Amino acid sequence: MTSIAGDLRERPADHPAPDSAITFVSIEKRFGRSGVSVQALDGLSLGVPKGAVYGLLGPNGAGKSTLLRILAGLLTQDRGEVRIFGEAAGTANRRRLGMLIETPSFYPFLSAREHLQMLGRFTNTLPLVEPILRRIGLEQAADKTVSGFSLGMKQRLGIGCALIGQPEAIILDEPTNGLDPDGILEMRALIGELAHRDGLTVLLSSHLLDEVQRVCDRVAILQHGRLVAEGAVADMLDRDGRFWISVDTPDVLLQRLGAQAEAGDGGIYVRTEREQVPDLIASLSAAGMRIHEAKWVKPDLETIFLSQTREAGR
Ligand SMILES: Nc1ncnc2c1ncn2[C@@H]1O[C@H](COP(=O)(O)OP(=O)(O)OP(=O)(O)O)[C@@H](O)[C@H]1O
Repeated sequence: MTSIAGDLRERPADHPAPDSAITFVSIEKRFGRSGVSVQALDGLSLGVPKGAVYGLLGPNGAGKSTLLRILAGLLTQDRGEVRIFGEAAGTANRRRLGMLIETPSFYPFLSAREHLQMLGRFTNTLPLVEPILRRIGLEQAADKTVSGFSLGMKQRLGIGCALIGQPEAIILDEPTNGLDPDGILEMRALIGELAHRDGLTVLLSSHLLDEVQRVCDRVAILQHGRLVAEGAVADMLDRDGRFWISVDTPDVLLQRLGAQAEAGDGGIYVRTEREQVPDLIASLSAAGMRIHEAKWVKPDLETIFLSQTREAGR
């Protein structure tokens, strides 16, 4: 099992994996002048593996949008290096990225199909218009004018516009922001398809932890412009799990385990490694305890996020 800390050790911050789709090395960005300045990014390094759905998480002001704007070339970092598919970021390799960083603006009286056709003429990719309409789920609404589109439809058309340039990676800043529950479901499905069917790398920022847990393979948690945790979502959830057990004599068990145990949710939570669980169960049975239920409880990303950001804030 790879731990978050283990991951960081295996791949020192200044040396993200060389085969990453997108790499940030020691990025620093300060806004404003000395007296009233904000250090938005403070030596941030991370690598987004090819083919992953990678989530940037962080409280308001953590630096997520600043990082994506630097990647897009809308801002310039004070120090550090951005690499796109192994080369220093520049105009040519930014074309390999499709970006939806700010709310997309459209011509209200043009249809979705007309927007894509217009862009397809520029990029010489007109044959992609129909497959993209299908991919973004707008084939039924393709001839409706954008003025009647919901925010979710506009977001999906924004992704369609990014896809027309045949990108290898898609960058999305808060893609589910402001969407209703149906819109969130559709966006989640679309992101999954882009990565797992089309083989695109997806880098997204979000503050919706539940959303990120469902859609991302890997996450970076940022706070005050620094990386506080990074790793595969599955490893994070596994690592921070807890053992819960219900027995007929809880007081005896609490006394036996001392500081290792605490009552909760109608049973007892035990601080232990997952590998120790079978031995623990065997020892309790051997001691004559009757076990009604026992399970390994995985935390959600929100619990991990809160504990990591609180720890880093201390
Ligand atoms: N153009 C700017 N001028 C001055 N300060 C800025 C500018 N852009 C961002 N900041 C500051 O930099 C810090 C990081 O902001 P950023 O928008 O990157 O955070 P974020 O993680 O995207 O937050 P949110 O989730 O609220 O969008 C914040 O303190 C913000 O106020």
